[in-house]
Amino acid sequence: MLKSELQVALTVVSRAANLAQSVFNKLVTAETVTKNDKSPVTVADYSCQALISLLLSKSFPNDPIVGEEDANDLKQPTESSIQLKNRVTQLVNAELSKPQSIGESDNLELGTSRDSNVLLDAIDRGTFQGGSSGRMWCLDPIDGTKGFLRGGQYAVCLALLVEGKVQLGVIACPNLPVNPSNPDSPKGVVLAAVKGQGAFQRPISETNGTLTPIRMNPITPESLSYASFCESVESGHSSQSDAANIANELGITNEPVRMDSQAKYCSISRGDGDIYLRLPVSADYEEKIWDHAPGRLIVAEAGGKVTDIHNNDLDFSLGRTLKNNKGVIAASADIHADVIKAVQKVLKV
Ligand SMILES: Nc1ncnc2c1ncn2[C@@H]1O[C@H](COP(=O)(O)O)[C@@H](OP(=O)(O)O)[C@H]1O
Ligand SMILES: [Mg+2]
Repeated sequence: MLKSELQVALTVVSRAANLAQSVFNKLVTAETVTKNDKSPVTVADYSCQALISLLLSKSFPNDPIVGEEDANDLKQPTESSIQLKNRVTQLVNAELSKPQSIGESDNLELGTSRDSNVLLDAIDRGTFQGGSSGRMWCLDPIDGTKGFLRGGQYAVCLALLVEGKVQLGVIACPNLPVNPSNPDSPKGVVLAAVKGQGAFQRPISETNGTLTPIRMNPITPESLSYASFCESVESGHSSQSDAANIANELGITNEPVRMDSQAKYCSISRGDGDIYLRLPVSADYEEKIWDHAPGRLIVAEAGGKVTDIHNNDLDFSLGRTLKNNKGVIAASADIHADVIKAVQKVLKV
């Protein structure tokens, strides 16, 4: 089930991750940053959304996309908007013209920068409003934009939703080591899960490599105090003080592991950590579905449970946001109830 969707999702996400890394290498670390360049993460964001949209439409022309970006900033009659559009067009064209198998390229070029409606349309395909009916893809081209800019964790995230439920999730993390217990191991993994069929990973570089099954750590309520948890680097995205109090309540003494993006879901899925806490900072913030859809499925398929702070399932069927949920609590299924108890005691909910 969903075999071709999985294959396509793995390919497009891996290619977008390579494109994002090359943008990082060219624009963030190199001297080529000029005052006319838009923020490198903006370039990477639009390029990855356009690339994924174009490649998805080749295989699944009728599926809508709920994507983080729209093309409005590229349609302005300003010099900087035109430069940005040209830059994104060049990058996507360069990626599309790379041969994928011997002698074969995608045959999908955008054309020249003067004729770039194809680019704008591809990006704007991500403006679908979501909902509870039919198939749709959910896309965060660069999740963890702050992490991207600081050379830390970021992720290219894609999920397939059917009738408002996540059926397939793929996340590429270019800066996550392939083997976390070996600091010298190469970086760059892609994780994937299909509902009912488990969670897997492989190095981004192994385009046709085997997917290795992953599982969460076998932690129990008795060993919970040895757990480690991860949270956002950005204290504006998740309350770090509440997390410290929850850890205290659970007897956890390990320092929190802070990282950007859905790399947190990926890390706990393969046992690098045990718990992911995302604790509301403001009462009115609605989490975006693209920040959670693939991560939630990968954790669930690796033996975990993901709910909000009220212990409700995340509801992806309500549009572009998780408007019925507050925060996210992800942990191994065996300890999730204990974690929720501590969360609710500390947050008084
Ligand atoms: N006030 C807030 N509370 C929670 N999440 C927020 C937020 N403001 C922005 N975000 C989201 O947090 C995401 C990053 O999450 P994290 O902190 O786990 O790295 C951002 O995704 P992008 O980086 O794709 O914009 C953004 O969607
Ligand atoms: Mg995001």
